Amino acid sequence: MEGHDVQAVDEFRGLMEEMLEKAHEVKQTDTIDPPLNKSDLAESFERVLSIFPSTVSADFKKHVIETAIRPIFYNLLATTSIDSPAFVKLWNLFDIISILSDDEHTESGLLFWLVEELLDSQTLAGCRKIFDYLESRRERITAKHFQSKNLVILRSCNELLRRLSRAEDTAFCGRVFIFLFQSFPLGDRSSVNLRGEYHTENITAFEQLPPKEATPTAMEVDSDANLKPPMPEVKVTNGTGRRLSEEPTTGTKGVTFSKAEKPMPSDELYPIFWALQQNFSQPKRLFDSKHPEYFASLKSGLKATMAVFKSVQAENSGRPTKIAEESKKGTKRKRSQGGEDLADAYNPKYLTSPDLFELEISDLVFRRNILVQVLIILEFLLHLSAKAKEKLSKASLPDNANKSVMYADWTLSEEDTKWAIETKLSVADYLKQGYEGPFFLRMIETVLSRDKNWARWKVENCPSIARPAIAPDEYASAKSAARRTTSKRVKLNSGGTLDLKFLSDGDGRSNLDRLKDSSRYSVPAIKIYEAGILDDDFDIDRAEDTEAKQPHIEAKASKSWRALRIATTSKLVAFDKIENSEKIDDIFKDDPKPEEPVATIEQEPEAMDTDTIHPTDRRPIVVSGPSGVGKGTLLKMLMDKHPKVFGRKTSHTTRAPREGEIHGQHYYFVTKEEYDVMRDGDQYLELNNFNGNDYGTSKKVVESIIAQGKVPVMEMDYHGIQQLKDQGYAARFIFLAPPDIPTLEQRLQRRGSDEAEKIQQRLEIAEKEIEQSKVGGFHDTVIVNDDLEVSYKALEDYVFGREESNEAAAGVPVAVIEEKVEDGTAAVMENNEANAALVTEDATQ
Ligand SMILES: Nc1ncnc2c1ncn2[C@@H]1O[C@H](COP(=O)(O)OP(=O)(O)OP(=O)(O)O)[C@@H](O)[C@H]1O
Repeated sequence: MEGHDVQAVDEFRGLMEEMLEKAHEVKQTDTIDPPLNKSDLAESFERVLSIFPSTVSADFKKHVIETAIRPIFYNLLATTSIDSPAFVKLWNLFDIISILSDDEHTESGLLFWLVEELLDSQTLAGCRKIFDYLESRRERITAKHFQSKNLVILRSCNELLRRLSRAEDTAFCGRVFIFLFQSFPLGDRSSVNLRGEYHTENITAFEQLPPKEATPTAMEVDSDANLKPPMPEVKVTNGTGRRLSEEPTTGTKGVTFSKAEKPMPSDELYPIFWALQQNFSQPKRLFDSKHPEYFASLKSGLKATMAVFKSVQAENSGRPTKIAEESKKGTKRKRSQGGEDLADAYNPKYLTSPDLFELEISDLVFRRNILVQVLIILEFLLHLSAKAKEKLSKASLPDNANKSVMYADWTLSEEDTKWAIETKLSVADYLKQGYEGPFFLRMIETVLSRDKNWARWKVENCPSIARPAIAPDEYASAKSAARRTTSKRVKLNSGGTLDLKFLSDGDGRSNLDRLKDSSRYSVPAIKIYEAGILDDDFDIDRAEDTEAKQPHIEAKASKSWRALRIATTSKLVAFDKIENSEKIDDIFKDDPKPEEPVATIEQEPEAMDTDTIHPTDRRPIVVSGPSGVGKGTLLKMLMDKHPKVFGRKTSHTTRAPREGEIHGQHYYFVTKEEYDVMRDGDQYLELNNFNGNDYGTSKKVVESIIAQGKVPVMEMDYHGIQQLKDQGYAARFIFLAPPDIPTLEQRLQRRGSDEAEKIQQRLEIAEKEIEQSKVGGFHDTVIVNDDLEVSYKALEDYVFGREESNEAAAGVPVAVIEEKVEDGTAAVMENNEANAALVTEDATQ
């Protein structure tokens, strides 16, 4: 048997090598996509069975296959870097294993065991690539035999999460979580803390401050110190168990206070404030009847904290400063004694140095973080109030209800319930203030209310949330009921036929004409929402009760949302000024440019300096066209003539700079890692990969051009445009077409930047792009770049919105424009005409 064992392993290994060779021929790229399919290697997969006689057991077969595959995997890992194109062989190997496992020829977990080892062997940059693979194949690799794979998936993802810094690799962490959420069923219990255990090991250590000597001068300087309220007695320990001062210290250092409140100096608040964290991480101790001082310290600590927070808010109600809440450490792996994995959870750590304390509490983001913790603990306490308990006891809970999260022994007293409600209201009120406060509060409230549902689900012992499939007769009856409802609405003529009169109703225009009405597809002017919002405000004020107000509030919210969306393309600067979602007036104000008054083309051109002319349509200009058609040349002319009006975007790339290329001018040259971090952070408007190099248009780059009051101008290919269109990005799309392919070839030859072979490749792509440009509606306009001056004029006229007025003024019919094309001069054409012209040209080639 052993002899046969070895022989089968060798035979299978030979087959695998062959399959990998074939896979290389089938998939000619070195990228993760496209995946290999079973049909690509159908013949080889059939041979798998012939290696094993029918007498061998399934386990033996799986064992042999795994033994054959592992050395191939290790060999690839040892000899190929993940960054090298040859690494595609490993992706192919994974694809093959996944097919084998679906067909039950191998252990179903094998692929993920190998993925786990691969993740362990790579740096984070490599792990990102592996994740690219996992994301691209997620559906396929998790579709079958999920039960035998889920643990290893969970383990490898958790292991990876442990290696990632939540602060620096936030987006990558997000990708890992999303992968888990998408792979595991919604009701999966694997990550549920069913026993309701608290993470008591997460201790926030802080320093014991030496009591400060109060000098007479200091007392004079800080008159507020005399006003401070008597300190509650606080007995708290830091992480090391050291006892902190019970006496309030006097100090001259303090955050700036408003006169209305009497907040504590920061030195005094420091120990009280950080001691609150113990209550947050160990809420059980709040119900310790032997230590009532714990609850008292929570109350007094929150009171003192809120007083200081309020005074800081009054001083500093601007935008949040920087996020200072998260340290980069704290991912160390610990195991609790019982071997539970609870301690493996990531513990975000606050920086608790006294030197940072004032800075921290003057940071809105920090204050909000703390208050979210406060809200969580208050919600927890309130769910133990007598009223909440009564409600729960009336609810129909299953017999196997999870008692450990019901905390039957604890009930919040009436007095404490009242305190918790009041404090919650005061915290909510506080959160509502400041930068985007109402939005922030709403978000937190939404999360907390979801959390209540989650807690309830745990109380019910996590019942399955999968709903049974709808039975065929139920479906059929619902369908027929739906039909009945629909038919009720349709007006029938006396003869029983459908009344089609509505098709001829209207203003006499043909229906096709009405569909072409520009209002159906063009973005409305932002100003039209201003009056509507004013009307809604008026109606909201006039409405007598909340019910009457509601429709107007909704109407206003809808208009505000639309107006804000339009404003994102042209008035981004005004967003900074909006403090309150109810008041978005700033986006309706005209762009203030006192030093450089904006003129529009409607004014007499001669009377103006050309640089002060701004197009009325401020949407970004996206120019595409075959390589060598003259995009660069024409855009340079446009930029040279109107440097203050247009801003040309610079792309990011992982390509190495060529001679003479300047960082920031020709491209932003970034490393693959930097590029990936931006990509994970959704910072690209569009991205692409050519010849193994990544390219992307940074959203920030485009936004900063808009923020300077300029119209962004971007060169992009078909894929980039498609991505913009998929996002509904508002831009003007111009296609530059060559007069014909031979002319394009001449230009490429004359430019002299490419070898003959490259030029041929470019021409092949050009033909496809020209073909693509004929898709109606894809480009807003097509300019045939024949005579450079004429083309430039056509481009300028289009971007400044002059072409319609000029044509209208000259009364130039479409036919004449087409004639111009035949003349060999340039023309601007709306889509359909352009297509017609290009088709004619193609036909003559
Ligand atoms: N209308 C024109 N008539 C004659 N030559 C032109 C015209 N427009 C551009 N050219 C020339 O064609 C060549 C290619 O132009 P350019 O480099 O601007 O093309 P491009 O579309 O930007 O190409 P790529 O996408 O490869 O960067 C240049 O040498 C340029 O001087």
